[in-house]
Amino acid sequence: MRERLTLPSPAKLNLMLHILGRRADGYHELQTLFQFLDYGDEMTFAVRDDGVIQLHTEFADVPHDSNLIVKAAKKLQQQSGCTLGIDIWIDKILPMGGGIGGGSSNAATTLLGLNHLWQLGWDEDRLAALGLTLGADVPVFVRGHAAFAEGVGEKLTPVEPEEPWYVVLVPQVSVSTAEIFSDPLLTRNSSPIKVRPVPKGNSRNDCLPVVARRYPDVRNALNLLGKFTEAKLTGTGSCVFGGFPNKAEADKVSALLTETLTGFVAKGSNVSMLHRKLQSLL
Ligand SMILES: C[C@@](CO)(OP(=O)(O)O)[C@H](O)COP(=O)(O)OP(=O)(O)OC[C@H]1O[C@@H](n2ccc(N)nc2=O)[C@H](O)[C@@H]1O
Ligand SMILES: Nc1ncnc2c1ncn2[C@@H]1O[C@H](COP(=O)(O)OP(=O)(O)O)[C@@H](O)[C@H]1O
Repeated sequence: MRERLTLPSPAKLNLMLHILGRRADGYHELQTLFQFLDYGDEMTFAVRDDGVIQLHTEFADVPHDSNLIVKAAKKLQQQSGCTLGIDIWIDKILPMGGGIGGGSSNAATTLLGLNHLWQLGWDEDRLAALGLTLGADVPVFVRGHAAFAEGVGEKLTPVEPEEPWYVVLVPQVSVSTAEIFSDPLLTRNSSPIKVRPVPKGNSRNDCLPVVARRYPDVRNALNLLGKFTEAKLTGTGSCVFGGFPNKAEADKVSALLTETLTGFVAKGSNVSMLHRKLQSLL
């Protein structure tokens, strides 16, 4: 039987997110801090000889060919000229449209997994450049290290923030990133942070006022978690998170809040669990 490979596809948090302005193409210039969670989907890959790319797990709202997993596999196959195909299964636990980057992470895990199985020998720069054509958040998942991101998220500088335990609340609404970025009330004039590492006190997310105004469930989650710690929004939401010094404290708060809200506890990590697994294969 052909080789099978099972790889993690972790979530990310935006520990801060400042919007500096809007470019001529409508995209926004950002400064944001990405950190991974030791929590995510699990993907299994098996090589096929006939060149077919088949995702076997069905997604309720995403047609097969629109799935970022399939798009990533097809682009890599086309651009590398590889004649092999792939069967893919995913155990999907990350909420979609939650600002924790599940789709982008799945795309990155696909690129790195296929690069390995198809023995393409592409380096990280090339995979990250292909990833950027799939979504602004794909490159950080390809590189696998916590990063300060600029531009539309593609200029990455590795950073080493603290790695607390997080309570992540998952309001049952999907937030459209495009909708938040086109809201006239969004502020787009934050001053660029020029000092490195980013000084403390810059943990604001400029999307929060607009998201909280539009989505009462997100507002509610921020208020509830805010009783225990600084409650923040990741990306354009909907997920809300707060850090705790250890697992026991995070578990205690989570137990109280998940009586009424969906959520989970996970450790922050500056090296993605995908990269830790790939490293162990070498
Ligand atoms: C802003 C972030 C922070 O992590 O939000 P989340 O999606 O994670 O919540 C991301 O960079 C999002 O990345 P991603 O979700 O890949 O966005 P894309 O598919 O590239 O863009 C979706 C839409 O959002 C808008 N968009 C996105 C990124 C950006 N820097 N400026 C924008 O204006 C554009 O209208 C674009 O059509
Ligand atoms: N493999 C995938 N996993 C999740 N979402 C996907 C996937 N492929 C395509 N999508 C689409 O991308 C959208 C954003 O997904 P996701 O990355 O999970 O959210 P966010 O960018 O808010 O973190 C989804 O609502 C879905 O329509």
